[in-house]
Amino acid sequence: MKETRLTLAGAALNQTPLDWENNLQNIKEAINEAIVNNVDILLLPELCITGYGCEDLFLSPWLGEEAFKRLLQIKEWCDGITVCVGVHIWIGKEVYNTACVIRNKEIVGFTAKQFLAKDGLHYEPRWFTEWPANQVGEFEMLGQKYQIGDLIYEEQGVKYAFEICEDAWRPNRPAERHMAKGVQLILNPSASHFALSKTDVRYRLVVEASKKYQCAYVYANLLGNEAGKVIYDGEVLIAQNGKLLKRNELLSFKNVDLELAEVSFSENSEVATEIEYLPPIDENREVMAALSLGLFDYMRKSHSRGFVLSLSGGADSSLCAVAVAEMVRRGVEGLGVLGFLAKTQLFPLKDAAYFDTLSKAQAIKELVNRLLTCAYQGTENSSDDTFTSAKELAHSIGAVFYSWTIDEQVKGYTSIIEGAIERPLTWAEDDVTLQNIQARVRAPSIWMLTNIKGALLLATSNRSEAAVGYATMDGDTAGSISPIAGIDKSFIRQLLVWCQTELGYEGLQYVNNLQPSAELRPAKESQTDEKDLMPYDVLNQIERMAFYDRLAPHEVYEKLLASGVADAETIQGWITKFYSLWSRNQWKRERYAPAFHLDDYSLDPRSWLRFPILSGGFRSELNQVKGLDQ
Ligand SMILES: Nc1ncnc2c1ncn2[C@@H]1O[C@H](COP(=O)(O)OP(=O)(O)OC[C@H]2O[C@@H]([n+]3cccc(C(=O)O)c3)[C@H](O)[C@@H]2O)[C@@H](O)[C@H]1O
Ligand SMILES: Nc1ncnc2c1ncn2[C@@H]1O[C@H](COP(=O)(O)OP(=O)(O)OP(=O)(O)O)[C@@H](O)[C@H]1O
Ligand SMILES: NC(=O)CC[C@H](N)C(=O)O
Repeated sequence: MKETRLTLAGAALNQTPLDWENNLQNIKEAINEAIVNNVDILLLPELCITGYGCEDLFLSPWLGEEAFKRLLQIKEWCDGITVCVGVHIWIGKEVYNTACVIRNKEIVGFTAKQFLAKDGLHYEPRWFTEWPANQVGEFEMLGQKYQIGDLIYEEQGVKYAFEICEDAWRPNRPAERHMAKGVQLILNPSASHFALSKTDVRYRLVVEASKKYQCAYVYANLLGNEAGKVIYDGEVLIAQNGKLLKRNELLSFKNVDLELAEVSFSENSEVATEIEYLPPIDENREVMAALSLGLFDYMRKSHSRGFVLSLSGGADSSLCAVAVAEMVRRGVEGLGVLGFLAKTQLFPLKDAAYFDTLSKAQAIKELVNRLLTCAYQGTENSSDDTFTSAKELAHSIGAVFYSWTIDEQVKGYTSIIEGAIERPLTWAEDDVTLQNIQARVRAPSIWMLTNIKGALLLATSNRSEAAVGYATMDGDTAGSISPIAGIDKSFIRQLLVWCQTELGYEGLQYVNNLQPSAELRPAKESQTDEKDLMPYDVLNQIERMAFYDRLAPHEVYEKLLASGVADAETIQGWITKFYSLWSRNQWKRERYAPAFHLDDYSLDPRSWLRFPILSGGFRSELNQVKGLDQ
């Protein structure tokens, strides 16, 4: 075979389920950019016409019809170019997740996904049917017949085929078979959710495949917070024969992020002897990027006018505040001040002229001021330290800051109940009740501010407290979204130190010197989370072993004991506390505000981790653990 040179491109797209206008505009923009750059083949992400996150709507036939109509519209834009578009197809009662190849305004065929994603937060078998390897079929739509299945395509003599996202994650991936059929190029349209360090896994899947199968490989992921919880990093990779040719900047604020490379295909092309791998991933940097893009897209796609936050000056609420500030900083870096204003669609035209007179730093502070309102809601149990921490942080980032006390409201409710039950409430007898009323009384006023602003209320829950229900329902769990509920407390604490030292958020110096405390008991008791629960490091280890590694309680016990973290009795106490609180508080996890998926797992029962609300609470398993040192 003589040498053929093809210009290959992948485009990440920031799509939204059912937002046809946005989705088609992004697709059109990508196609036009590719045409201008003489691209031969353009790859677009999985299910990008409808959005990947349509959930049970994929079971509604009308959605398939609408998507197909849009596909026919897109076809007409593909003048002199080959474009691969992700779309679902109904054949009889079955629904297939496909990549459609359009070549110069003609549909050539549809490749259907062979391995559906069904682990973690993916539930594809609920909607789609797997396509069997090596089979090709035909279907009719709007009077036209089309080929569908395990197809091999050709462009200027170069054979190419697909792996659709999960297809590439399985040992018997389609590429294993394609190679023997002379395929020199694999295209992978993906909807691969963001998780810490996951880009490293994807990079290996793509670059190692390009070496092993001696082919070129193009990968294009979705971009942004598509449907509320899941964030896509918009990764585009182009590799050939074990060598990376292109990789874009992840988690950008763009609508369309297109990367291209000219790739040479010939019989004797060189294969890399060694793969150059990515350096270790900076998880702090990537989690802040994911959080800020997640917040930005949530805000604009829900048409909200910013965020409101009950800012205690503690770790969780401080991280939420910094995440909004980072959203503005990264957004302005990526889009420019005017681009940021335009994309939020929140500000009148005349504001653009005003922002034009400001320096970038001033503009960022002004934008934070308009988009973030914080309130410190003290009680007689609050400390000066947390007040200072909250105030200084809010001022340093430019947020609106209010402060008031809620003692009168707490006393009001307490006396109503004391009157009704005809006895005084005391800390000795009514500890949890007296704690919870303080947390609950903070909710109505912060919701009032949220309503006034037309904003979103940020709930500050983290994964560690969700594991053990260490939060008051309808109190500090109140909120529209829980941006940090996917990450654990130890990670959050070191992240805040990193945000201070690496991103320059000096206002965090106060919180970075505080011990996590609910400040709900009288100050003389020096309440801390870890005194109430257990060391956070231990809690995180138990949680991960129990629900990520899926070990039995006695295995968790044996591992902890072997680590030498404490004596047998203490570890038994921690394990008993963890599993009991875990079981008792499933109902709370069911009621958390929508949370972003950030770590490689989460406790969200509506996506990653299902658990019964009522259960035996591991009673006999814990008895077994208690008997283990006898
Ligand atoms: N299976 C089930 N399904 C549905 N509801 C169930 C239930 N089991 C109990 N309940 C209900 O749950 C109620 C108890 O839940 P809830 O009122 O939330 O309170 P609860 O979980 O009993 O206590 C809250 C805990 O969180 C801690 N906290 C609170 C606030 C802030 C912070 C902080 O770190 O800043 C910590 C506090 O120290 C305390 O340990 C019960 O009265 C019952 O009605
Ligand atoms: N004095 C306060 N003013 C305003 N909000 C408060 C106050 N105390 C608690 N809250 C709200 O309740 C939430 C839960 O408190 P929690 O102690 O779990 O988190 P934190 O204070 O942010 O962090 P830490 O646990 O590290 O102290 C806070 O994040 C905040 O939203
Ligand atoms: N859409 C998919 O097939 C996603 C599954 C794949 N394992 C991923 O997370 O990237």
